[in-house]
Amino acid sequence: MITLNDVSFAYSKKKEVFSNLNLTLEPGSIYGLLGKNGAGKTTLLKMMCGLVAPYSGSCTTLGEKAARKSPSLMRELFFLPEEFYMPDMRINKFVSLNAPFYPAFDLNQFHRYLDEFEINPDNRLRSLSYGEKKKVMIGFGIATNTKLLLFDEPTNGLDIPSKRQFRRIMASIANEDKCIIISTHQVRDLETLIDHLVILHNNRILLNENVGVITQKLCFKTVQTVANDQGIIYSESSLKGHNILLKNAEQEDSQLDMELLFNGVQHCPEKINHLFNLN
Ligand SMILES: Nc1ncnc2c1ncn2[C@@H]1O[C@H](COP(=O)(O)OP(=O)(O)OP(=O)(O)O)[C@@H](O)[C@H]1O
Repeated sequence: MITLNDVSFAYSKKKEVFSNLNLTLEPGSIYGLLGKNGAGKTTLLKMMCGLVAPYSGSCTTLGEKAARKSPSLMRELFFLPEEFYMPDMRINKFVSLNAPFYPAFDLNQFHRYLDEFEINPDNRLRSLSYGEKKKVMIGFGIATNTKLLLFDEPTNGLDIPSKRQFRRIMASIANEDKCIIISTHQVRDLETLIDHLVILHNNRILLNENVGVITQKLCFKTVQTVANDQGIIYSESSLKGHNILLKNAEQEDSQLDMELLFNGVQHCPEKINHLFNLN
């Protein structure tokens, strides 16, 4: 669905954001895109929808060169940036102006989401709080029923019940034909939703793996004392003892701890990279 082939990109000559980056994303998954501040998550999402173009290599989205921004591509993707402009009009008016760009937009579905988020469609957009605006845009984006959904930090600004509603709605729309990519720092909000992780680190993809494969190769545990060996890749102390990330040599079942994995990647990127055989 999305292929980045040997992509290099920089906003200025001084600093490259991506160097020879390769990545393929398939339909049927909810991808979690992680990386430190400035790692390039937003830039990658923008590239996938053609808002920035690689200076070398190629980015193909739904079979088309993304940077061409062809109408046939634009009607099949929806990008929700972290910050967005809201015109001064009622929600209903906004929808009647923007929905026609998306052939599969479903107005009833949108109204169901608004109802769930307790937002009145007669409200003026400018009168809404940041979190309420975000909920309108999330509901609108999902109701476009595009093949590709790109959400940049969608749970930022959402209250606790809304985060749960967001997870539930996302899980309900995921299907074999759709590709959902969510960039986030709020790993706890989305841990149960994401089924494939992409971690950006130092201008490249450090991990690109299905959650099932990650928990096959890595074990996530909390222990009272850390023994010296045991294939421990990374450990950090917590209130309950030590959270450890280790090679899953015994093929134990454990639950993915995205925060621990992310911290492990920051501290020992090469070990993780080696384990997952990426270049
Ligand atoms: N419009 C721009 N002009 C110049 N440099 C930019 C621009 N946008 C981003 N950058 C730089 O590109 C790099 C990647 O930025 P990007 O916003 O993609 O990172 P990010 O991973 O989304 O960060 P965050 O987690 O803070 O949102 C950063 O070093 C940033 O300073």
